[in-house]
Amino acid sequence: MDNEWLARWREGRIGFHRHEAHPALVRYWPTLSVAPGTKVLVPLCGKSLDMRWLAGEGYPVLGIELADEAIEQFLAEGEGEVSRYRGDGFDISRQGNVELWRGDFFHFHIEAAAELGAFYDRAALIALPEATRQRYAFHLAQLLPPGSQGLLIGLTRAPGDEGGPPFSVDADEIRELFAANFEVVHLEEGEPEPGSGFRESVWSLTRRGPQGG
Ligand SMILES: C[S@@+](CC[C@H](N)C(=O)[O-])C[C@H]1O[C@@H](n2cnc3c(N)ncnc32)[C@H](O)[C@@H]1O
Repeated sequence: MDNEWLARWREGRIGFHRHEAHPALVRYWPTLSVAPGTKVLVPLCGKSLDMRWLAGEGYPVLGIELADEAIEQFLAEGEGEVSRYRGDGFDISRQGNVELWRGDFFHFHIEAAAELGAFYDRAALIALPEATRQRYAFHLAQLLPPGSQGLLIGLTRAPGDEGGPPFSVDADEIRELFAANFEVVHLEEGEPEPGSGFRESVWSLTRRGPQGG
């Protein structure tokens, strides 16, 4: 799977990339109560412009991405000086209020996550095959302190369409994956996209406290 993503970036097969901030991020992020200045984890971030939107709204961003191409393109398409350093086994690049960690999300550990207080997932969970999705949900929970909020944009494919990525992850699966560690609220169900039949759903997740409260 990893090599498939690297090949996609190398060959420019990045149909998932959007040329503006996702409308659900713009609509729903302000309805969460994430204090400005809170650092937002963006797992499997690609070169998403959603990171610039978040940074522009006053939220420092920590993106994690496997593909060097994604990171270099994000930096080249942005403005401002880039600083590069190494930390916790990752190559890290910073431009303005966005820091990009190049490597495997599953190798990003809690010690490196000290300052995180929120997250944003668009096309991260649904990029992963079923067998990996529970691991993703637990790993995300481990990285976030109780009370952390996040927005997740899910996707289902047309009935009977078993392809992917993006994989079809329905509402029941989202609740099952996250309910142990997050309060899960379904915010919106989109309309099926003409042609593909892809249908997005929008969720807010709040990391529960150690007692499940
Ligand atoms: C469908 S894309 C979505 C990118 C971005 N979230 C967006 O909305 O444009 C999934 C991204 O996850 C990256 N990726 C896949 N597995 C990863 C992993 N284990 N760790 C870090 N990045 C990963 C891929 O290289 C790809 O850029």
